[in-house]
Amino acid sequence: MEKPIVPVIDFTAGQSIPGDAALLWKTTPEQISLADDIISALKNVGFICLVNTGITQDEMDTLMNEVKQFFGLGGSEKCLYTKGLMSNTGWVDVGRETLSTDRKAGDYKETFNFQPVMAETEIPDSMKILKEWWGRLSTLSLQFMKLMGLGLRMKDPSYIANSHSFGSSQNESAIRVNFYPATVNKDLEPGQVRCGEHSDYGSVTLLIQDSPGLEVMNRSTGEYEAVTAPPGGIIVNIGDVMQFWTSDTLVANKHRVLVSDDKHLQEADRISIPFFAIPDQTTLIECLVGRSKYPPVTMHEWLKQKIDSAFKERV
Ligand SMILES: O=C(O)CCC(=O)C(=O)O
Ligand SMILES: [Fe+2]
Repeated sequence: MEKPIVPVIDFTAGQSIPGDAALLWKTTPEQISLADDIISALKNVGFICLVNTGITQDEMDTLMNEVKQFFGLGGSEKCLYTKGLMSNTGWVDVGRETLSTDRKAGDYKETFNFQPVMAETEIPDSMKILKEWWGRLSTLSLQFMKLMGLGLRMKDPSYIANSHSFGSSQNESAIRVNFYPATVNKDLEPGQVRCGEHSDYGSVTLLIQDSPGLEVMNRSTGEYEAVTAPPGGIIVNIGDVMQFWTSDTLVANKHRVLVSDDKHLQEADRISIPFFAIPDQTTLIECLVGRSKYPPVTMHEWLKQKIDSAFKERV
């Protein structure tokens, strides 16, 4: 196994980051130093791994075991939860989404996208656990975003966090469950991979995964390298919006999941659960740090562009 290139960061001090109003005057030296470590690690790889977030490996295992059950249901049952034409929630079957713009074949994965605005009837039983996880993951992402604001020395270090009204109908943040079926003895199309090369669309992504497979592009070599997390670790990466906001001070690195060469991994299903923090639809994304490099775009326009491209035959 290649040496992981993703720095591991102890998040203990981040768990007690003060509320907005007190963010500048009540922040401890440990929190400032954590904020600086986060920014310098993100500048290098764009991916980091947090440990001591308050979320344990046991809790993540319970979550993954629970949500996995949905994908074992028959197609006719899963169909009841199919993603609607105009919505970003629900079930998407193998091959429907193509995250890489350079690949013809759709990703060899099923997904279920959860948002707290979903009606009870739209959430299968084994996905109901996501309602509890919404609070935990959105809180962690807000703590992380406040630290980024501090580490970037923003005039208003709460600005990034405050651009996310989690749970409102104006906000498309989501928990996604990716289910990658075992690939052994399956008829994959030429060039088909589990998850094609892409950067995430929003501000910050928190990622829980049950096994190796994720690879991130090393920007200095252009090569993809394996990303692994120690037990209890949550991988965090930044998305396009952070890159636009910071005019490339932070870059949204491309990542992917290929079909493994390892027989054991080919025989196993794989689960990953990203929490995508996405600013409110009306937010105008324009340069906040450094000199403007990208034309301003609303979150709504950016997201639509990316989703239209990933779902060429829209579901
Ligand atoms: O499965 C993984 O490890 C990564 C998934 C991913 O990058 C995504 O869903 O955006
Ligand atoms: Fe991703």
